Amino acid sequence: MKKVLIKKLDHAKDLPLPNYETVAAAGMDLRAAVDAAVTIKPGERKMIPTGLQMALPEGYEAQVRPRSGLAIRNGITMLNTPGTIDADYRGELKVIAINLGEEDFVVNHGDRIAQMVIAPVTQFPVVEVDDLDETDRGEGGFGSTGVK
Ligand SMILES: O=c1ccn([C@H]2C[C@H](O)[C@@H](COP(=O)(O)OP(=O)(O)OP(=O)(O)O)O2)c(=O)[nH]1
Ligand SMILES: [Mg+2]
Repeated sequence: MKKVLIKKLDHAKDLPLPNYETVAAAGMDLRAAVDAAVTIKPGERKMIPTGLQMALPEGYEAQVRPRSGLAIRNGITMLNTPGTIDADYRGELKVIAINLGEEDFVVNHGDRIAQMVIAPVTQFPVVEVDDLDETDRGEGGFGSTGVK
């Protein structure tokens, strides 16, 4: 069985490992590992450490996504959502949070700030060509098929 290996850094030793909150959850919640409370002002972005290092099985990525409750209640999302965690990344997993709400948002140690979904990755060889095949869509995009 494939496994996600997670190492806790010193500042996350007191926190539980990420885990699926319900039996069929797609994501596992990520907790903030901060020495002191962090305030994110409206419009501000901050890198929030998780205190975790991780080794994903080869052929997989982790996507760092917002939590809907924080989004609707506080306007908190991830600036780069979905953040991409490469299977070969061994640095500390971090969350780039941005406050799109109207109030200061305080992140405390242990708060579940984001969620991580593990997904398969497909890599393809890239081949340069002079011509591409023709399709019905052609170069139409960005609303070319209308709205209704
Ligand atoms: O929300 C995120 C996004 C990325 N990362 C880490 C893991 C990922 O494998 C690495 C690189 O991310 P990405 O490829 O998105 O950033 P980059 O700006 O392209 O940096 P690099 O040149 O290191 O690839 O940073 C995080 O910890 N959190
Ligand atoms: Mg990159």
